[in-house]
Amino acid sequence: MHRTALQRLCTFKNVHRGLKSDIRLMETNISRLQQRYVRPAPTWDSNELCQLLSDSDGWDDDVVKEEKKIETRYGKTPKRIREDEEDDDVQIVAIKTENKRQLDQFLQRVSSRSATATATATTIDSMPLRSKTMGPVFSALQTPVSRERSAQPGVRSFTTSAVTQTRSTHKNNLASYSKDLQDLPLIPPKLRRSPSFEDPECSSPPVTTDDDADRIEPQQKRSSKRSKNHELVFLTQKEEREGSEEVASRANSNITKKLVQGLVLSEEQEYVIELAKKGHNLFYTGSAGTGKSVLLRVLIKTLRRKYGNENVAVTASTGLAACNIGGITVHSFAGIGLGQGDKKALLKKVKRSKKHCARWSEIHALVIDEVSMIDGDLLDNLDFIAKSLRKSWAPFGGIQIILSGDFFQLPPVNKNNNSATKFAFHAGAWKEAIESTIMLQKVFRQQGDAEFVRMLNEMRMGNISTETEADFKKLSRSLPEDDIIPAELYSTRNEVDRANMSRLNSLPGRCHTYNAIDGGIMKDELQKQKLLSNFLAPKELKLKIGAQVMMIKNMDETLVNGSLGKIIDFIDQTTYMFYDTVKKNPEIETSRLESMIEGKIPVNDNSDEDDNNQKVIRRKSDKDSFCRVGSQLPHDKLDESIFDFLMTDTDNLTVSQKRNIERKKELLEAIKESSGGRKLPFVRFLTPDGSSRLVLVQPEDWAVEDEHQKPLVSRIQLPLMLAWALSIHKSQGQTLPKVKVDLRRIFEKGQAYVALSRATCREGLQVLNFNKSKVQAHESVIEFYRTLTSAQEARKRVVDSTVRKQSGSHAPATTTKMIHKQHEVRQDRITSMLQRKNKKNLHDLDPEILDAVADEYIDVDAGS
Ligand SMILES: Nc1ncnc2c1ncn2[C@@H]1O[C@H](COP(=O)(O)OP(=O)(O)OP(=O)(O)O)[C@@H](O)[C@H]1O
Repeated sequence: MHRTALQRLCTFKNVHRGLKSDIRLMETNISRLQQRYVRPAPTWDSNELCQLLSDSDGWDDDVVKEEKKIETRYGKTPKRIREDEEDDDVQIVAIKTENKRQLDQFLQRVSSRSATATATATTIDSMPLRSKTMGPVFSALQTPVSRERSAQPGVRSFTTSAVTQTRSTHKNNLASYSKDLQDLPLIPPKLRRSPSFEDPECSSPPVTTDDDADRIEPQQKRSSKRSKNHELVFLTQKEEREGSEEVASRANSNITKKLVQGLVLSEEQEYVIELAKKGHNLFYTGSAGTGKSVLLRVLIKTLRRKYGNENVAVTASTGLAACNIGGITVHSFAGIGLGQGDKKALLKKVKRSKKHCARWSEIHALVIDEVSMIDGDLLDNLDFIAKSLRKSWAPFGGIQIILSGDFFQLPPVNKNNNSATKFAFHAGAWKEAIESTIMLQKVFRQQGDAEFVRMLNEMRMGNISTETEADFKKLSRSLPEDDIIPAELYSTRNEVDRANMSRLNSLPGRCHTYNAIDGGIMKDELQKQKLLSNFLAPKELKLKIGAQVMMIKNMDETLVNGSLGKIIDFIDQTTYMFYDTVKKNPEIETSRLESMIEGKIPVNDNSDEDDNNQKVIRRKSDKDSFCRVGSQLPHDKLDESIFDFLMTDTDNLTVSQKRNIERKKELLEAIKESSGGRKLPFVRFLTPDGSSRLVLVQPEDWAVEDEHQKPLVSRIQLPLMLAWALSIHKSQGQTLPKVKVDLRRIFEKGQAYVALSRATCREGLQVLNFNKSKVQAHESVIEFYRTLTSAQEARKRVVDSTVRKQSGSHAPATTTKMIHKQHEVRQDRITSMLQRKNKKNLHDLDPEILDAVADEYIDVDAGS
């Protein structure tokens, strides 16, 4: 019903002239409907509305009356608005009708009004079907593809039947949608321009990651400033012809290139997006640095536009990998704790949590990154849980599954050392669910060092030549010393701890020691200590100002297991709350703060506010004892950077404003000095979107529970660990421009490859203790990869199967024999082509590479 209302509203908006009702109500309602049905919600500037109303439809006598109405409402006439903004770069959206004369008239009006105006025309056939049904205004907003009028000789046809139709029925519509709208919650209107609206089904909007236009290449920056020019979008309505030449050329045009962090997605990366958009369950892979995670971030955005943010579960096998893509661990999403127990026990566990049951029932897509570390049994268990909770026997209960990772990298942690590793691709659920598998082939991370890519590829397959071994050994030299301190990677926790402690000791300043409080009902002390030693949180944690740390627990969306940060101070909770009060209200009067210090006004802990930082502060009472351990240490001055929020625009401050800031700093110092609570680390964390966030880190608890959820062992400690040196396991997924790797204690297949492939080039890599015999790959992984296809091949397969389906042929898929025959024919063609081109004979090459080469040369041939 609401969708119909929206449709009516939008078409209705084009023909407002007959409507003498409340424009503001219309804005509000459109905004509400848009927010409900389309993400991100496009919002309208009231000026734009006026432009739309006055320019697009009203250039007959009614305009005068209409302008009067607008004047009453907004305090100025559309004419005045136009004058004000003559040179003020406003995007104008005009939606017109089948009447060619009117359209030309409109164009003339616009060009006579501003010399800088650009007239652009967009045809409805460049829009998704859904937008067409929603009406031209919506379509205009949803269609980023536009062409300059001059580039389009003669605007096509103008058959906006919706407009014509609505002219006669708008009164009924008004009554009807007003009624529909009564069901919606009231949202205040947002009169803000949002020109970059993208429709989930629209095939052509440029896709960018969260890291906004600043990081987009200059060319794209220019185009993203479209709204800064006078731009007129005319719409003509025409049936969309799927597969039409124009649609195809648009799909191939540069406009459609997906841009991400200044990167253009490669064709193979785009193909994965294409498949995901079509709803395929897919697995894509590729060697380290082929852009799997970058692609995943774009893919997640695409899926979110399609299904809605909350309907896409973004997960990874480890916390750090999850942090990399702004997600959570798969265990945490699923609600299965440590994932121990059989599938029925796990299902029972999930059922105890309403939150997790709701998640499982509601999501449309589940993304799992670094799938190589997911155990095959776990994947089967997830499948079972999904099917049970969603009461559907479709794979994963009908959830779209997207898996990404490289099985040549780290395998699942083997709980039972004697059993063979069960990879995710061994799982029954994998075979049942995964429809498409794509292998990305272009390496981006080390693209400036082709020789290094070759060396890494040998390493990946566990098959290192003598020359490559010698080349790796040459990398044992020290790295040049400059501002960038190299990250250190080790195989074992002990090595990591030692390296971190040596860094900590070299820092000046006092060391703060935090001893964990351990508990639990387990009687066997030896067993208890063994379990406790598996906790990531250490028994004793030593920290200093300036120490690099990593969060080891998921706190909220932006502070997750794996978030990196730097300690900027140690303060107690009262000081923190005082700081937080000033930060939230920098204008607060100093007299009020003085009263707080004197105890006349309680320090506001903002407990009602929905602030993640405060959530971190409000911890259970059993952690209070941890914080009560009084600190008798002498007082250090607060770090200047804590006051950053007060220092904006200091040049323009008056003397009294500067004095006010100084006073606030003094008061904060005073409260820090006088309060006796335990000092906790105040950390500046990096968030996934690249910004930073200050957090007072509070103690957390960890426990291993028995079947009645009683803690067998438990630990309370700060959820932090030092992070100058990392374990290779934690480094998976990272790109490190300067890295020192010690391979002395390598114990896992794929481990050495992961470590070395973090580097971007050999200049930034130091390798200690390289030992060829320790570089190995799993046989089953090698086998599995033999069956995979490139994006090119996968695309051909999809096309073939579509053709088969369309032709109604029930013939079985091409047999192995036929494939071999095809390869032979192809090989011969390539050989003769290559001979003509004086190239090397490729008879010995892998069929997959042959295919790629064949395509390339056949294209070249066809072109020539
Ligand atoms: N289309 C692209 N164009 C240019 N650079 C890219 C592109 N895709 C990825 N990159 C760059 O390549 C590097 C590696 O990307 P990413 O971390 O996504 O690779 P990965 O396949 O996930 O690696 P790993 O398997 O090691 O985790 C990054 O620095 C990234 O910015």
